[in-house]
Amino acid sequence: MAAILASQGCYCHNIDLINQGRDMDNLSFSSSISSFERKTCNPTLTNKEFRFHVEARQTESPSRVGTNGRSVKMVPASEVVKRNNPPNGKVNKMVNGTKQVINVAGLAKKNSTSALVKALKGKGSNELPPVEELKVLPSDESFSWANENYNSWQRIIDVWSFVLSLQIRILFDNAKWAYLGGFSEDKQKNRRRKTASWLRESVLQLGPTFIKLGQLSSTRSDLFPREFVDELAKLQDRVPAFSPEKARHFIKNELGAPIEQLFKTFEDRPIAAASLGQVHRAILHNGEKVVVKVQRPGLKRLFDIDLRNLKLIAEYFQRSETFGGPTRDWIGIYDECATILYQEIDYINEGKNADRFRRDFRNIKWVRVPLVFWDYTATKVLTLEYVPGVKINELKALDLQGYNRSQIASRAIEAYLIQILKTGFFHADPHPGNLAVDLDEALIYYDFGMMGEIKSFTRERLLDLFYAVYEKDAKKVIQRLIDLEALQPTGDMSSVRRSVQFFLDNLLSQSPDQQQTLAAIGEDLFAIAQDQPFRFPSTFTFVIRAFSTLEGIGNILDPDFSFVKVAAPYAQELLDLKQQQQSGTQLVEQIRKQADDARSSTMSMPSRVQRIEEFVKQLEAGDLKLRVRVLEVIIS
Ligand SMILES: Nc1ncnc2c1ncn2[C@@H]1O[C@H](COP(=O)(O)OP(=O)(O)OP(=O)(O)O)[C@@H](O)[C@H]1O
Repeated sequence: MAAILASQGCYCHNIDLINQGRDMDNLSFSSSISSFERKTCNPTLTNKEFRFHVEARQTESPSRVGTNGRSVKMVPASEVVKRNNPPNGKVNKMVNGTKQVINVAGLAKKNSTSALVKALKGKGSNELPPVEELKVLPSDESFSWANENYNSWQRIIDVWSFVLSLQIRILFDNAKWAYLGGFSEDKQKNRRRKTASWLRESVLQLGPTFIKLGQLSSTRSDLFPREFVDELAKLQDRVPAFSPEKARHFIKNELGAPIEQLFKTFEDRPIAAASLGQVHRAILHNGEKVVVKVQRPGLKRLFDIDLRNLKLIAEYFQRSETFGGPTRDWIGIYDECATILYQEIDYINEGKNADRFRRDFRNIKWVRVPLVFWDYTATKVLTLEYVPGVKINELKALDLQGYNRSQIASRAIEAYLIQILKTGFFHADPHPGNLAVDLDEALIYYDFGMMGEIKSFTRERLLDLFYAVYEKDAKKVIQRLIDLEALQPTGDMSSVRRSVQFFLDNLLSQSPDQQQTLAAIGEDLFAIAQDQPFRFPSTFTFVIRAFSTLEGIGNILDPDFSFVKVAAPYAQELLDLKQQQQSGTQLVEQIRKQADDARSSTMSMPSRVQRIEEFVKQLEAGDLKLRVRVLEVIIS
């Protein structure tokens, strides 16, 4: 084993050494940094420079080759933050205008992957690749919410005038007398569409909190009319960006160092802007290509004001007939949304989610999750490995690369089934913007702000529900739904039972050629649920929405795509599991019960009497209707 000890007097030399790593594939590096006074080299750098202590060892096997066929190397990522840190590991940071001492050492310690990070070197170039069709994003300057000194009273007025206008519009849309020339369903649909488009514009004007809520609402066909849901889904791609000056200033405050010290290159124009933040590309001083997700400045303050108002709005909706009043749990919906929103602006949480998601898929080579650079991450700035790819719905680009679209479609569904059925930790927002395809056709996931979790006992119950659906037993299905708290057990469940039986008989019993899409089944489910005591927890609606989105993507990618085909082995595995569980004590118990029932029925009453008793039970439950011909009426 060869050991080379190299001390370099200049930072840039070390980067070169790392970049030349491609010639030394069978060497592994470990490095340490010590500071010393700079005498030569690049005058633009600070007076303090670093001495890299680079140790190279020959490894027994050649360096690792990435799952996409590109070789990977290990490089240090923490040097630049260290540059800024005093020996006690604390730095002065400006947080909300006040100077605070932040313990960066503690932050760095949180992550074991930070010291050594993988770098893809197959791309060769030290530059960021050009981004095709870099969109010029609209600026946020004309929006009052983007002003950091936005007055909270002004905000209250803006928000409440929006709510009252919405109420008036909905009242008019629903009032038959308000239609000149007479009411018709088509006219009403037209009006609703106009209100929906007004709603989208107003939400955009009201800014991040409402945009995010609008996006969340677009997953809730169980709560809102179709026209609203469709319109709100468009919010996904129309969000204004903030200026690069704001972004740079914000990063400096959050990470405690100016951009030039943190990054070798930082692109001013964001590659994406979303409701809560925007994404810039950058290169670290060690050559690593990264993306920096920067939260909108002033967002937490805006959230605090908005959520106070939204709570009042939820209480108002709860009392108002126009918004469904007591039949909807608006307060519960508010609580769920508030939790999701606050979680989404905590980028430390998002980073941890990414780490967990990556761990869950560590053995599946065709799923890729960008690494988190914890040394360059704080609550409002998240730095990730740059993993570019072709977005999963960009058909032309996929074809140009010669990718196998049908395989990509299957992988998208399969990855999701693994999350729901096996790991229990799932991406709650798999829209096409958050899924891309890498060079080796692996799926790349972005955006881990909104993740769902299915705890193991819930998964058990879901399995029971799945089995009851498989058996087409409406009673059991209802009981399982109650166990899952998706259905409130009210006194008379007969209408629910009829709906469930209808669902089981009609929707799930079709031959393969008349199979409905998942999206349609989901819609029917929500429609059935509308006047019933169902209360789908958001986890459910996210899962249903995610599957129908992915099914839609599958259909676009491959005309012969079949969800059932991809899901079949997973369903079979679940059924086997359930049957194994049943083969034990449960099965013995079940057989004994059936034998007892049979014995007591045959002994106690003849079969016709038994049949009559069944009819009476069905009548009592409201599952049968009796048609009675009144003889006198016929005779007269
Ligand atoms: N690690 C990465 N490598 C390459 N591109 C990335 C990476 N992370 C994000 N992007 C790009 O930035 C876009 C937005 O990222 P992300 O979804 O994480 O931001 P967001 O603010 O949460 O947006 P939204 O809420 O709309 O999903 C992605 O669609 C992707 O194009």
